[in-house]
Amino acid sequence: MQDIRSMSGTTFEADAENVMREITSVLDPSKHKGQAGKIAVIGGCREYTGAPYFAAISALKIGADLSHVFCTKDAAPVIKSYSPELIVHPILEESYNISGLEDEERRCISSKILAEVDKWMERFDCLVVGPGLGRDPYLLECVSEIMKHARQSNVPIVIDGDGLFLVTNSIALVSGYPLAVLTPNVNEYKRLVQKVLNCEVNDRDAPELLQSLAKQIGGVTILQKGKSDLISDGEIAKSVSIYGSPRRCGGQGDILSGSVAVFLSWARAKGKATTSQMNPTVLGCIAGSALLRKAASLAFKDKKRSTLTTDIIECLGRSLEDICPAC
Ligand SMILES: NC(=O)C1=CN([C@@H]2O[C@H](COP(=O)(O)OP(=O)(O)OC[C@H]3O[C@@H](n4cnc5c(N)ncnc54)[C@H](OP(=O)(O)O)[C@@H]3O)[C@@H](O)[C@H]2O)[C@@H](O)CC1
Ligand SMILES: Nc1ncnc2c1ncn2[C@@H]1O[C@H](COP(=O)(O)OP(=O)(O)OP(=O)(O)O)[C@@H](O)[C@H]1O
Ligand SMILES: [Mg+2]
Repeated sequence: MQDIRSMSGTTFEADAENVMREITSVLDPSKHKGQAGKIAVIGGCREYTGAPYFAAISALKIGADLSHVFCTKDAAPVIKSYSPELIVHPILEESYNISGLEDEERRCISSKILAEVDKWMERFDCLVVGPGLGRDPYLLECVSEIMKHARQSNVPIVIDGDGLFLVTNSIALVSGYPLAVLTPNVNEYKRLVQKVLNCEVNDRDAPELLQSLAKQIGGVTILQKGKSDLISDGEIAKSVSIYGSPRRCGGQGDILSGSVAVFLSWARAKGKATTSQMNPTVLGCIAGSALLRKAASLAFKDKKRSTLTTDIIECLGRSLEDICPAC
């Protein structure tokens, strides 16, 4: 792959540490609970309980005040048992649980689910949609409605994992929404490019392709995960290549989605106070990517081959502290 730092001025390595310093929320005794961030993860089903937990707990470990999880009824007790810190709402339903019900009853259940999320919606600084969500059609239909409501309320949405499966098949959900951030891995990116640009991924022109994709979806921000993370909102493209870890254990993308949610909330709260004047969604992606990579590197130094996602989560605080000391 061409070295993107040598490209014609359109893409270059982000000054990630400065971005983190610029946007990280200051610890100030005059602030009240919630001002450092209220994040909600929409995910967690019968198969996957780890992914929403990783995203939600990472948000807290970085410095958010409150982290909610909206998941299916069977996933909730499991996720609650991982941590008393998370606020877990057992509200989502999968088809197997409502089989045999009439269409009218199904519609009634969807409306109740939506009303439950709506009670909280305006309080959230960011939603993370998709970690461990699964692909049940009934559940995804409800989540589409939740996303439409988030959009009406101008709540930023980070979309990962199965949320990307949903969005790839219903691109209108995010199209033209500047507060949407997509965080695809290699596979998820390939599917998006095929669907939206009707072509195959070509490593040689990676930043240009990413920029076209973000533009084509109406200025959403995309963080393309890989050996280097590439970030574009359709206007600019940045890379984060800080060395992370050679371990590719599952769940690191989930940490990233929670981290991006927190940093983008902080970047939005700073508003025009950031000197870089960059889109807050791009700043959030740069900081989230850099922090995950630093934490992965720190965890690997200690745990080597046995490094797991939970070890990386334990290193998030120290990694941020090295760059932005708390006091
Ligand atoms: N503990 C938990 O609860 C976790 C739950 N998770 C949740 O799982 C759900 C599905 O997410 P996903 O990432 O497994 O689905 P998808 O992208 O279709 O990949 C499937 C297959 O694609 C391949 N593949 C992957 N990367 C590749 C690469 N770089 N280059 C080449 N191939 C690559 C690889 O195929 P294989 O090598 O096995 O043939 C892989 O098995 C989603 O909800 C997510 O949040 C995860 O977050 C993990 C922790
Ligand atoms: N080859 C690589 N070298 C270094 N870092 C990588 C590599 N691939 C991915 N990463 C980093 O790991 C993080 C997670 O990316 P990954 O592609 O594993 O996401 P994912 O497949 O969605 O993970 P998850 O298992 O949580 O679903 C990203 O920040 C990415 O930069
Ligand atoms: Mg993933």
